[in-house]
Amino acid sequence: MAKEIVGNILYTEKDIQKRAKELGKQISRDYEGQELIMLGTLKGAVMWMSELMKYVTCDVKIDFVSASSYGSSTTSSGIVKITKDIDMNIYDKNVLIIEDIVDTGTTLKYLKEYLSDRNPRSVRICTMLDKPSRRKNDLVADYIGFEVEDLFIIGYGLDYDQKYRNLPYISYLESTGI
Ligand SMILES: O=P(O)(O)OC[C@H]1O[C@H](OP(=O)(O)OP(=O)(O)O)[C@H](O)[C@@H]1O
Ligand code: HPA
Ligand SMILES: [Mg+2]
Repeated sequence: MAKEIVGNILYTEKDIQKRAKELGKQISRDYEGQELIMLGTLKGAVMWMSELMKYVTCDVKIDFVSASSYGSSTTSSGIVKITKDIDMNIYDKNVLIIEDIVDTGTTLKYLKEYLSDRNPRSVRICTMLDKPSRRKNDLVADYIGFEVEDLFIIGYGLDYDQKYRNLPYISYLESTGI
């Protein structure tokens, strides 16, 4: 029988809120006087998006896109499926993709190119977590909450097989051994 154990807490809710506030202020300064579309990626980014947007003071609209490549595995299938498209017209708009984690970079590289085809004014990325050790391309996020080691992260929106998204902290999957 497969065993899943929740590891130690890497970042508490307080740590995450503090970082969201810092990045929210930085984003507000960078887009001052401009319109911004904050585009959350479902489902993983829901908690981070809700936390971050409270601290962004410029003229913000929000939308969501759903991109999936992990299914019920801890490794990426390498194939990104857009299962819910963006509703807004992003032509000549500033788009900030709000992501929970950049791991191999496959999802974000695909999404950035997908959105760029619609000629937005700018496309940048704000990710709660960055796992650079697993990167398979040259994707670099513009705003990063925390850098994490090569662990399978769960909590604060991140799932393993759709579970653990509701944990109010960031942890990791200790074991998937048989
Ligand atoms: O950098 P990558 O290796 O592409 O991995 C990152 C992506 O994978 C996860 O999404 P997932 O496909 O699991 O969908 P979910 O957000 O619904 O969990 C995560 O939320 C990121 O969007
Ligand atoms: O470490 C991770 N945890 C959960 N989902 C993920 N999607 C990419 N990397 C991860
Ligand atoms: Mg996932």
